[in-house]
Amino acid sequence: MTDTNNQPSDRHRSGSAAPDPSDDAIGSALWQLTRFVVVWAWRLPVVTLSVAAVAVTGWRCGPTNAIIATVVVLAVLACWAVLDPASLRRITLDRIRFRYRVWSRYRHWTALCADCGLGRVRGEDIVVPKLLRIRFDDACDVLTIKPVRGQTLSDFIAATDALADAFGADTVSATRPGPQQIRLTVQRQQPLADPVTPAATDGTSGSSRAASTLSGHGRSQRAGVRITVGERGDGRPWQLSVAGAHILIGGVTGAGKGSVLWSIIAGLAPAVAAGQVQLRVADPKGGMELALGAPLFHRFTYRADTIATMLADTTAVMTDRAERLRGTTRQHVPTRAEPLIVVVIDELAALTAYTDRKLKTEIEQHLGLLLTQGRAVGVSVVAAVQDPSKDVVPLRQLFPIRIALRMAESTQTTMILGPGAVERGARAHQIPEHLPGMGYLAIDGTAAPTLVRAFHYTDTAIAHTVDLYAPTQATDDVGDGGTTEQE
Ligand SMILES: Nc1ncnc2c1ncn2[C@@H]1O[C@H](COP(=O)(O)OP(=O)(O)OP(=O)(O)O)[C@@H](O)[C@H]1O
Repeated sequence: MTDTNNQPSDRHRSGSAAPDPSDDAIGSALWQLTRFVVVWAWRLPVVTLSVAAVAVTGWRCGPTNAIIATVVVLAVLACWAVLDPASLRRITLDRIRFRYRVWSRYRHWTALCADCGLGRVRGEDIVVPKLLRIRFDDACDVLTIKPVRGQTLSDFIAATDALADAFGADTVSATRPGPQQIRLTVQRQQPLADPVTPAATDGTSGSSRAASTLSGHGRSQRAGVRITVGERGDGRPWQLSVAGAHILIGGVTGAGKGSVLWSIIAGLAPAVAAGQVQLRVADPKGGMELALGAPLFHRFTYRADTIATMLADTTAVMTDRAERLRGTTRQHVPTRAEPLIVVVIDELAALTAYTDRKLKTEIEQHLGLLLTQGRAVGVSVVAAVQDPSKDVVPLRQLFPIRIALRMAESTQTTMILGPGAVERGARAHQIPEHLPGMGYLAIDGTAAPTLVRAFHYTDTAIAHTVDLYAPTQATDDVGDGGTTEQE
């Protein structure tokens, strides 16, 4: 982070006071010029010292020696540029570029804050927050500012839309990193604007990355531990831990829930092939979204009655494991004999909306048990939901990992991510329609939601993953033989 020494004034006159008659225009201009030269001489010591060396030589030893000094200085700079161009650029061009950005983007800071409702009138003056530091990242500017006395984070959150317009930015979000400090993140370019293909993050696909994770030392302990499912807003791979967690994905129709589900399934596929993970998949919307992966799944079902049976069977396995593990270990370790069971449900709300009351109650009971007791014994639930209505909200707290893709309104973003997430910049309801698969990730115990985009899995990529990793025979050695539902 870099200090802004010539920060704009945080105070200016609000009235139409006449200029001071004693102002001397020429004196003022000279003062400004001197100040400018001194400040820049201080900021660019290499240039200052070079010019000073030539000038002093010329003054003391005559013009011929000044020319020789110029040649020597240029030769030294040329050698420096060849031997260590980065350091020379850092203390010359980068500093000029930084100052230019500060000047071009924030020279009207005082007026801009006043216009966006962040000024406070003190007598004849308007006092505005003080710009302390600016950091320029690839896609955003991060401003650390000192609020005016009496201003709170809420004042800045209320002004973020106006600030975004005034800065010509996509979005502005406000947080409070400490006392008397507000941090504004000015998003200038939409990060993750291009779809992320499974091979884009590090040259390997999510699947092959997971495979390499699993193939190394401590293989069984790490089954399904960290899979790569896309990219984060800061350019790093988006990794998820499925073991010991439940994952909830929310998003309106077309938001890309399918791509998150497929990224998770494909990430786990190598562990499925190795027999360390078992996928039990319910697709209550008629099997349209997930049927392509059926050969990878231990169980695949899309009718209400068979979904209820699958959940009941899984609850039985879970209870049996809990009986055996009680007092032995606090966290289940996946093995071939006792794999991590991942229950995948596309459209959670469909399960709680069944009209057959008996079936609905049965499904809700089993789901509740899996969500409350499954994590410690190697049963994880990954569920997608279009509309996080009242039925789903109580379940939210049972999912430690929550992903809000494009939502219909801010209340829905809050329903998925939890209170305070929108204020901390997770505006899932403002994600544009043309960016499916993009969303905000909230993990219990972490401070702020993270911007993410899931891999875009085409039908061809899914078919390829299935070809590569589908087990050749049903994994029916666990007592509840694998099935794919037939109509
Ligand atoms: N991560 C992604 N990157 C790029 N395009 C994507 C991504 N995810 C999905 N898409 C595209 O967006 C469209 C909608 O995606 P998808 O069907 O996954 O949405 P959904 O939320 O599951 O919708 P529904 O609830 O109707 O099933 C598809 O055309 C898909 O190709």
